[in-house]
Amino acid sequence: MFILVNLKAYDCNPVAVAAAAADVAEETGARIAVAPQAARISAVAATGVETWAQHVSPVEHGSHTGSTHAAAVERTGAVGTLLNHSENRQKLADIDASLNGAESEGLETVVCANNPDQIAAATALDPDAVAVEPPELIGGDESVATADPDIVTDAVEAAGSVDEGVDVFCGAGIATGEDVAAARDLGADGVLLASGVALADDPEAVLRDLVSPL
Ligand SMILES: O=C(CO)COP(=O)(O)O
Repeated sequence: MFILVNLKAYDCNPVAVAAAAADVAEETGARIAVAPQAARISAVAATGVETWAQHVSPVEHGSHTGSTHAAAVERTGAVGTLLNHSENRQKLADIDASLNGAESEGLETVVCANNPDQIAAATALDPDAVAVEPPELIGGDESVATADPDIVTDAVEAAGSVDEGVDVFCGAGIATGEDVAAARDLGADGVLLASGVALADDPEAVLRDLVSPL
């Protein structure tokens, strides 16, 4: 199971979370990555943790002020990127262009989607993984794996019907090892989570609990 921690724009210390994640990953052998805001990628990568971007723009090099080019995030230390997060939705053509840009820089890719139909469409674009995150459960107290287990199994089936080689993650409300185990039991290859770690008083303790069933 891949544990991908999206720090969004939370007012947390990304370097402290990253250092804790690096320690827990090294001690346990679990795969944990941290996705800070673009401006903090290099500081997070310096901790040694696997570092991801939250987004890359669907642009070529050129006159695109305010963009985040895939090459820039790769050169500052990211090895992968989220795309089409529920809080940063893209048009289909833009997801495709962002994916192409990310892949040409050697970044691993996870395309997020709201529901199994969108998961099937995202899978057809051939990312490394897709992630189902029901928007109404994001930031809540109950994990998608217990609040809406069918959406996870349906997403696994939808992706598999398009391409068995694309991994399926789930996210929303995941905060404990029990939630990670439940997601795994529903067929997920990884989890995407945010508030459970970013807003925790002790992110390291949460990370240790998250990987405890693995
Ligand atoms: O959006 C998410 C991860 O990308 C999920 O957020 P929460 O873990 O805060 O529900």
